Amino acid sequence: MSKLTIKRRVMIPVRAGDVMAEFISFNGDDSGKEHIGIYFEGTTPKKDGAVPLVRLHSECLTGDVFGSGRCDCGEQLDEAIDRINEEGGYILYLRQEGRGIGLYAKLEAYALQDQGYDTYEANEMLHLPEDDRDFSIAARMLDALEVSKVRLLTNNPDKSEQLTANGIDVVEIVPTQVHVNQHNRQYLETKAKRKQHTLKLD
Ligand SMILES: Nc1nc2c(ncn2[C@@H]2O[C@H](COP(=O)(O)OP(=O)(O)OP(=O)(O)O)[C@@H](O)[C@H]2O)c(=O)[nH]1
Ligand SMILES: [Zn+2]
Repeated sequence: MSKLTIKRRVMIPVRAGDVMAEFISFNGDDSGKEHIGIYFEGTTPKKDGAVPLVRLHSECLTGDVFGSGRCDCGEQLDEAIDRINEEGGYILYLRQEGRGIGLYAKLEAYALQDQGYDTYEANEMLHLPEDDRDFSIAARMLDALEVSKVRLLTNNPDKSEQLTANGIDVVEIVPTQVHVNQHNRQYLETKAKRKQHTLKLD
């Protein structure tokens, strides 16, 4: 697989201008997906050789943009911006909507969940993989950014396993908070039960 290179870095003030973020595009990914790196310098002093805090965040239009209560994505993205802006590091915003099946298929899966199927069964009912994400692209993005060691902000063991398998040194797994509500409780319980996400729900 070809190496990615950085195409463009551009500063964008986000959160109504309170946070400066550098959005980074890449050359060399022939999937046609426009994955984005977002760099935060950090507002607190860093020790020499500090390993950046990194989040791989899979796209969720319903959660990230509209604050859907059916999942925890929007709150996790907000948490990631807060923490990474403070400590310094990267969000890799991966265009793998619906765990890779796409937005329309995710809506079909939601309709099936409304009939009682869980989040993974619903994908299977649609003859789609439970989770179709490939995090090797994130390893290639990190290579292009010359980041070989990360502290990974996640509760999903698959992300660290795939990064490690693709040559990235995950020196620490930093759990995200648990953002539970009445609509997403079952979704979170299912992730913990079936995919070993490190979520402690009361
Ligand atoms: N197919 C499907 N996708 C969903 C559903 N709910 C959320 N998603 C998608 O799941 C993905 C969640 O990705 P991430 O935020 O990276 O999180 P994660 O794999 O749960 O791992 P963490 O790092 O612990 O947050 C997004 O792409 C969402 O669109 C669902 O019910 N069905
Ligand atoms: Zn979501």
